[in-house]
Amino acid sequence: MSAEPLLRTRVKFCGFTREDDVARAVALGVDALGFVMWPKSSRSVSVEQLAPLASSVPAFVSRVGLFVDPSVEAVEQCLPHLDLLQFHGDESPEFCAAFGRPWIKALRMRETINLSEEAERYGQAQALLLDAYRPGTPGGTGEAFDWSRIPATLAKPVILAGGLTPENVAQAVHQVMPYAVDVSGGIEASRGCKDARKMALFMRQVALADVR
Ligand SMILES: O=C(O)c1ccccc1NCC(=O)[C@H](O)[C@H](O)COP(=O)(O)O
Repeated sequence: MSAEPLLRTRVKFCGFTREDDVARAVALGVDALGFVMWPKSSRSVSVEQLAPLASSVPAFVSRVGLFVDPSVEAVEQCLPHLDLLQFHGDESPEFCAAFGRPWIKALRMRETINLSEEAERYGQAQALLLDAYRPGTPGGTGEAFDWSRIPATLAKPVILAGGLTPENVAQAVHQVMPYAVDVSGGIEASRGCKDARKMALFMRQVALADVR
């Protein structure tokens, strides 16, 4: 019998705005739920909306707040409702680490990015989320990037994001073998509204890819 550990690909669903969608995702066994705290997003929630959404999440499922170059105060008022912070802007490592909360740095895969340098720079991050680059859009583009650009070894766990869907996630897991996958648009019925069937299919495809 092989001594190889069976690594399960973690799943994060992002961009929740409705309690019913949160409950469905939790029932499907998702590992983390993302809430967009960037007011310019059509998926954003206010702190007042975040509170009941977050309090409906049970133990062992992480509540992740997404920020884009926020003020200190904007992050601090969300802290009671979050387990993890995810930064999508030009935040410095010092800023990201200033809240005493585990954090993820999102990196957009522009042509010139040097992932090894970024992994060193954001050495205190719990993981790096790699996403597609579209000028002027900090995240949630629904676009995939060329996964072959991800180095086989990186100093940080990789969360693969950008244009994942129930149709392509198994291929992504096989090719990249990320620590986790992250999806927003690929499991939606409309912007901010999740589709129960697509969420279930996505979870199933990740589980199937893991056992193959
Ligand atoms: O979703 C947004 O509107 C958003 C705005 C600003 C920063 C991040 C944002 N979303 C991040 C995500 O939903 C995901 O982490 C990731 O970008 C994947 O999105 P998608 O390509 O739609 O699956």
